[in-house]
Amino acid sequence: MQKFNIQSPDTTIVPLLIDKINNLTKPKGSLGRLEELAVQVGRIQQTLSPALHKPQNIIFAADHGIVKEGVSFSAPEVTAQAIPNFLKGGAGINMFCRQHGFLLKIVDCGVNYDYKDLPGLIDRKIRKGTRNYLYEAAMTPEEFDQAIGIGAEITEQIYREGTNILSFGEMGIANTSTSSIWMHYLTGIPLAQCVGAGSGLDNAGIQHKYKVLKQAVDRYKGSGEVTDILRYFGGYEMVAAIGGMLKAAELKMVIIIDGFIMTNCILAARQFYPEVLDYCIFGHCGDEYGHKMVLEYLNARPLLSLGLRLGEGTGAICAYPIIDSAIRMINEMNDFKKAAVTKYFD
Ligand SMILES: O=C(O)c1ccc[n+]([C@@H]2O[C@H](COP(=O)([O-])O)[C@@H](O)[C@H]2O)c1
Ligand SMILES: Cc1cc2nc[nH]c2cc1C
Repeated sequence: MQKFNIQSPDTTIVPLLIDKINNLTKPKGSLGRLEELAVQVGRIQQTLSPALHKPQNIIFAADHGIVKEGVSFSAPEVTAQAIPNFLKGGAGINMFCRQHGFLLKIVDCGVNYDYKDLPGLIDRKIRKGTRNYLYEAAMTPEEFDQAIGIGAEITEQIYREGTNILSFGEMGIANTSTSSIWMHYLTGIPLAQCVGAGSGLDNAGIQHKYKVLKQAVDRYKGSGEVTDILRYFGGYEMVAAIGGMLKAAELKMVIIIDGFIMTNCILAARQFYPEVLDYCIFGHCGDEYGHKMVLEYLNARPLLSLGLRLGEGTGAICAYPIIDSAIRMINEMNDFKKAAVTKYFD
């Protein structure tokens, strides 16, 4: 895997940011989490006047060989069918992107379909879906490195376009299965507590999914190293997201984390570079069974809890206006002196 140069942002500026916020015309601390967000973004950008430029969401899409074992409520072809819908602007993520002024990039990392030439689609197909990890490793070590590189490359491109805040989303039928297995290995939480309904399984379906995943885990004979687990059970779109998150932190961009799948990708990314978490804002806690637990494991405090479980980046973008408010606060509010208001609480 390629190396990333990720530094924890310098903390010298933090007391200056807090001082600036404490001098705005409001009781100390009265804008709560918004104040913490302004400090975090100011620290990342090393300025007392942070700004958000050209927000973008990247969707990495790929298929999963394990889908043949009946682990998803959804038909496997949905991954391929969702791509033209994204490109035509009719999906959930398109509506949120329009609402909040996000640009959207769609990257095919391994969809099981030949699109020939689909305008707007970024074609980085590694293979038409991963292998079935009930029987063999989902991807080779070379494919793992390739997926990391794709995520890093697209993120760097977005940075060059002038973006300094981005979210990652995904589309991949059966990718909650990979997420549950990664979560189990990386947190030590029993597999049964990591498995949930995904895109809509009932209780019997969840039981079947658990049995398949337990069998896959029991059969695994790899080294147990993080990289080996990620590639054995991995999805191309999820490994690409890890590469994207690491590159975004290297470039000191603000990362908004989406749902269950992306939370497990950041869980994996921080195994390589723990400092990546300093750049992350957790957008929401969704309805997928293990999401709350993995967030708690990371000590993450998501901004929203709306019962979402769509993925694509939707939960991250819903949180964007809150981050925007935090940035407006630190830049647009008067301080006591300028407003001629008595600073009564010192
Ligand atoms: O992001 C989430 O929290 C989330 C939770 C459940 C399902 N999804 C989406 O549903 C798909 C995976 O569900 P499944 O049942 O096929 O594993 C995938 O395309 C995800 O974008 C996403
Ligand atoms: C329709 C549909 C859209 C999605 N978007 C992300 N995951 C999805 C799963 C389904 C089934």
